[in-house]
Amino acid sequence: MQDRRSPRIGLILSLNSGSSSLKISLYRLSSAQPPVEDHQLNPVSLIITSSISSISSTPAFSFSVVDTSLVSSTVRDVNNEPASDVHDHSTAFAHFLNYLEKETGVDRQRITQACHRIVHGGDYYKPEILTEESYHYIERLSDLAPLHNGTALSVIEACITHLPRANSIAYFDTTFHRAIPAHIASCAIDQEVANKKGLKKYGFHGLSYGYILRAVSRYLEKNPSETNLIVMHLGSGASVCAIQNGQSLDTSMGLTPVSGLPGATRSGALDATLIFHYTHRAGRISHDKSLATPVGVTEAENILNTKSGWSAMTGTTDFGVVTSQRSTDSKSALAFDLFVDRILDYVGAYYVKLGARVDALVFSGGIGECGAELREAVVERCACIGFVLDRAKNNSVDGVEGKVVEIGVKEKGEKRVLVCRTDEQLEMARQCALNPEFWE
Ligand SMILES: Nc1ncnc2c1ncn2[C@@H]1O[C@H](COP(=O)(O)OP(=O)(O)O)[C@@H](O)[C@H]1O
Ligand SMILES: CC(=O)OP(=O)(O)O
Ligand SMILES: [Mg+2]
Repeated sequence: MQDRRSPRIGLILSLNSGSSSLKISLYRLSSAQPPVEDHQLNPVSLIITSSISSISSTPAFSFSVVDTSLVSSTVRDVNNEPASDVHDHSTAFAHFLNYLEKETGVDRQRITQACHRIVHGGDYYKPEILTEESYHYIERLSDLAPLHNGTALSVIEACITHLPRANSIAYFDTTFHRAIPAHIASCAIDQEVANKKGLKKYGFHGLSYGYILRAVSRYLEKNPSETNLIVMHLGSGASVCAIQNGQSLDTSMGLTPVSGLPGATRSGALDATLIFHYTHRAGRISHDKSLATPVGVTEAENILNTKSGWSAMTGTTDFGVVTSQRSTDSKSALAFDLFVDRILDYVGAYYVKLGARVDALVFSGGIGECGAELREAVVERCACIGFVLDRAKNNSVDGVEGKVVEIGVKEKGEKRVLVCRTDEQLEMARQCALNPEFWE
């Protein structure tokens, strides 16, 4: 069992285990007073930010000191340096911790809260301090988030071992989507089976959507509870969310993150029976039982989660590469056009579901933040519903440090088009700072 409370002097480490990356940020509380909920104010202040990207292909390490009042300003910033000792998320965490202690001298004992992004929270909707019970519950949900929950648990284990003074607290992607109405979250199957087994739309990227909602509503000078958005979180895993009056109305991922849009290695939504026809032999099941080779659930999930998406279509998991080689490579051109098509499926549907009352169309995630060509291809097709791209603004977004950037034309009452650099680590740290349960 871990200590439930820590003094208000400790540091907060936020760890975001994505499918292709581990993003880590270290914060201190902005004031020693218990902070109050105020969407204009930030209760935490960033000290260090770091990431290990492309963990399963060519791991690259970045590290940057933001607040030099706690850390020497002579610490070298690292930008996408190869990290050959990184093989998975727990070795990525070890790489970070090594660098932190060796180069900055920050004492790990000062970290009293370790906030972890957990993609599938099942029936957990509030942040949970990791105990034997919550650990095993999250572990059982690994089948429903095969690329995420297990890796996040490996980072939690490393934190429990290497940060003995810190509470490990789980924050769930699914929490934000709890508001989705039953008729949208339910599946058209036997409701007894659905209820017994929890078969419904959970939705993911919720920490990101929570952060974006606050950042964008502040930018638009609106109250979050009166803000309506269509947000695209496009990273190694990609999803779209319709936000109505500050709450999730619908999102494209479902029971698991494999549904909805395709991703780096994921198929996205398919005809549910496609997998039975994926191999030649499996397709014969109904005709000739002697030739039948059933595709097991585990194998099917493996194909849809790890052997599909950009990787299967083009040979690279990096959508930046898909984008740049599409003029010379027909496979990449197909993948790019297919992604635009699937995004439009959701943008169009959500525009109607929101009754055309949309304050902004928002791009986010690695592809949404860096992929000017993808943004252009999507927004051009949305001109018919009032979103008009300013090409010059769109092309100058890359490298802009601001959190929310305008890329639409807005002179004649056109609807807003924005890019928002998401920050799931900050979302967790903010929630942690505001929760008196975790502090003395
Ligand atoms: N310039 C770019 N154009 C398009 N996509 C890019 C570009 N730079 C990075 N990306 C994409 O962003 C992805 C990472 O997104 P991110 O949201 O950080 O991932 P994760 O899902 O692991 O959190 C990379 O796999 C890459 O495909
Ligand atoms: C839910 C999900 O796919 O997350 P990520 O994009 O971080 O892998
Ligand atoms: Mg991510």
